[in-house]
Amino acid sequence: MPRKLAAGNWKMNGIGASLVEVEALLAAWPNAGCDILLCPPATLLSRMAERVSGSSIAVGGQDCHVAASGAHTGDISADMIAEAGGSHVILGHSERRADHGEDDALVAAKTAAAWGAGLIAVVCVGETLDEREAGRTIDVVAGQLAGSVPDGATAANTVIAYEPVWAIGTGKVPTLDEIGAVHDDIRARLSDRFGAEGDGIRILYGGSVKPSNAAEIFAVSNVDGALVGGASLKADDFGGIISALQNA
Ligand SMILES: O=C(CO)COP(=O)(O)O
Repeated sequence: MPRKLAAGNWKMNGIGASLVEVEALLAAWPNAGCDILLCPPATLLSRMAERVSGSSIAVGGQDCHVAASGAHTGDISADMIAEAGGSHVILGHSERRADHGEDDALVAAKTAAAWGAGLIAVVCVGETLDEREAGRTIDVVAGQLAGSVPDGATAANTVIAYEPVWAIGTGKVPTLDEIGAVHDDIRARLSDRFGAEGDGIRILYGGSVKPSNAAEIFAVSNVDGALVGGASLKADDFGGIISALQNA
């Protein structure tokens, strides 16, 4: 059974003053019974990494370029995230896929770049509302999984996040059966492709996770934690989710 992971994606939120939330998390969870990851905007990465240094809270980026360096205005590389103190990077988030036209092949290349820099890739997959209503959820997610995760994924270098696009920031959440069906399918495909390593790759659920719904979501089979957006910005809310996870 892999150790559970509570991951926070701050998206384009947070300034220096927001680090007070990290202080509060450190104070509340010096020894949480699950892994904790915070992915702030790049501007906060090194400052946050300094704050959590020596604690059990890990820090990660929200995206990386495929190249290690070069003429790519506005981008940052996996090596830069690692040098700033990050250990993880979120890749293929639906907001990157939608806003920046990222496709599976690019996400796979970024995943390989992340591994090359020694980072753990948190690879996101998830269907749109149209795709769900057309009964295509499993096909879409399976296609993204196959295309976005290169050969060589292990329990140590990869985390999968299932995030239905229509559940992100909307307060809407799939039923527990719907979450379970997708997570079970992802697990089967990971195990098929990567053997024992695939059994251990953590599969997070993301999309409107809150303290009030976290416990029931964490009880679903093959849910190994959460990738949390809005509710990760406040230590109290994120703490409620951490608490539910370590009791799961
Ligand atoms: O996109 C998400 C995390 O990556 C989920 O966002 P919310 O938790 O705000 O719905």
